Amino acid sequence: MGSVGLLKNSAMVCAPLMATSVDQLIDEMVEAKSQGADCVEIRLDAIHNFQPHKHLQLLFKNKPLPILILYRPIWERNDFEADAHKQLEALRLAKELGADYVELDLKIASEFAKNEKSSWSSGCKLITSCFVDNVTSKEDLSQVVASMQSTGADILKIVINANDITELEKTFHLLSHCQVPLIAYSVGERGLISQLLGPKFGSVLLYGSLDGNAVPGLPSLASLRQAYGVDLMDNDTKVFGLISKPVGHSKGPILHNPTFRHVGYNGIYVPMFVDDLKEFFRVYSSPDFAGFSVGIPYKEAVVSFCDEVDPLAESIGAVNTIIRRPCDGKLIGYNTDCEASITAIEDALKANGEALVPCSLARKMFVLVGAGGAGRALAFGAKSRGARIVIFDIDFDRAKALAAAVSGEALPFEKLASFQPEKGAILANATPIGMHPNKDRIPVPEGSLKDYVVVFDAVYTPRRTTLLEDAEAAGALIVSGVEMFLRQAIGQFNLFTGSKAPEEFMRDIVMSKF
Ligand SMILES: O=C1C[C@@](O)(C(=O)O)C[C@@H](O)[C@@H]1O
Repeated sequence: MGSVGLLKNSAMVCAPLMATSVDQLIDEMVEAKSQGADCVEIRLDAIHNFQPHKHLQLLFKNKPLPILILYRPIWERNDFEADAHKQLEALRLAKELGADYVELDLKIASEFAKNEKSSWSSGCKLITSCFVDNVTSKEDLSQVVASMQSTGADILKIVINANDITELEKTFHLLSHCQVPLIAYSVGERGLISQLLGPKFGSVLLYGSLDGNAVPGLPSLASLRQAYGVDLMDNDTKVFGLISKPVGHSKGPILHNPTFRHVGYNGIYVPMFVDDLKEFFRVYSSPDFAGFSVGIPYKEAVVSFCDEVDPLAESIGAVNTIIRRPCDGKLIGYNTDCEASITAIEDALKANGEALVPCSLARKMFVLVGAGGAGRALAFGAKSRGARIVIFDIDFDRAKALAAAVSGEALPFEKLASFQPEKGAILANATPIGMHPNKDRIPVPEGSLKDYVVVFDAVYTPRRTTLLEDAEAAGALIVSGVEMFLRQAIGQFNLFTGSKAPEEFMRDIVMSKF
């Protein structure tokens, strides 16, 4: 295992402030510091009735953290009346009065640099920035870097528009090869990992939002520090990611990252919003990307991208864990959902006093709603314990295919409303119905819940779904998807790191933070 020390990279975490008055900005600076920011970014053009001397002096006098000052250029804002001259004046003043960093757009930076940079004696650093809308090649980016460098900037900053996670690889390549201090990232949900992994590839700064200032694709300061532990990342950090769409609901990062740190494993676990699996695996093929969890809707589709598939996952036809075998780089697929879900149900029954001899699920009717990746894992698990499986799915062919594989019975989805299970039946939801943010929905008619002795929900956000609440009210023993989530993650951790997961530590996180 790689050893983890303190502060393995020198990247600063910067909080972009959103307030529009100087008083509020001062409050936000204090808050940013308490939430773990190393510096703050202040946009002068966002301050109402901006009075350069007065406001800058006030800000710098009260700063608890280094300040990065920028003034968005006129061509990006319709409601902005100042001209380029005004911007330059404000930034010049900011530099003189005590800004730690001044950011200038490439379009005006050359002019500024020509007149200013040679006589630049203050400790203020110049950041030249550029927004790149359409990156066609790595060479394109190198050219942008060259023209930014010619402005004499101390730090370069490139924000790249990315429509797909695979486009971020060019950013990582640029960061790894750039000889000058560079900040590079993409915005939006699909750009998130460029922020999170920036320090691994050498970015000198990454952004984190203050609590309450959430912006899509911008991690919060708290998550950067507490979940991701970005200070500890270095070039050797192994990247693990959850391939899913959507992906924002996952609690994987707040479970896996602290666990990596707990055992001293040099790894980071990030959400990966993937649109195109084929392109994803083609682009992220380096050993840096050491393993993946697989979520909705890709558990079945990823099977064909694995070079080898573990026999259990193969028979289920769904993979939720992939590791890149270090010796040959091959992708090996596993399924940790199956045992996780079935043991969660069995243990709940056991704790409830049911005899486990020969097996609590044996010969019981197991009603499964949803025949996708998670449903397949549940069905195979239930079959391995001798249950009799009845399957519903809106896609009847999919239900029939799974029923055939587990010697069960598929029924048309319309029959679910009037379906009468036999006494002692177990209900399992393996659809995303009820998952945050659509929390009020349940996959079966509420009236039918009284017929089940056990109700399991694979959805784990929220912890107590409406289905579970209703089932409990109807008298059933309920089993939360959180239990399955924890167990499948323990299985994944073992595969990712090659060593035994600290199960109690993981359980404590799940109990206290979910
Ligand atoms: O089903 C799940 C949940 C998950 O997709 C997540 O949301 O973190 C992660 C997967 O590994 C697991 O099989």
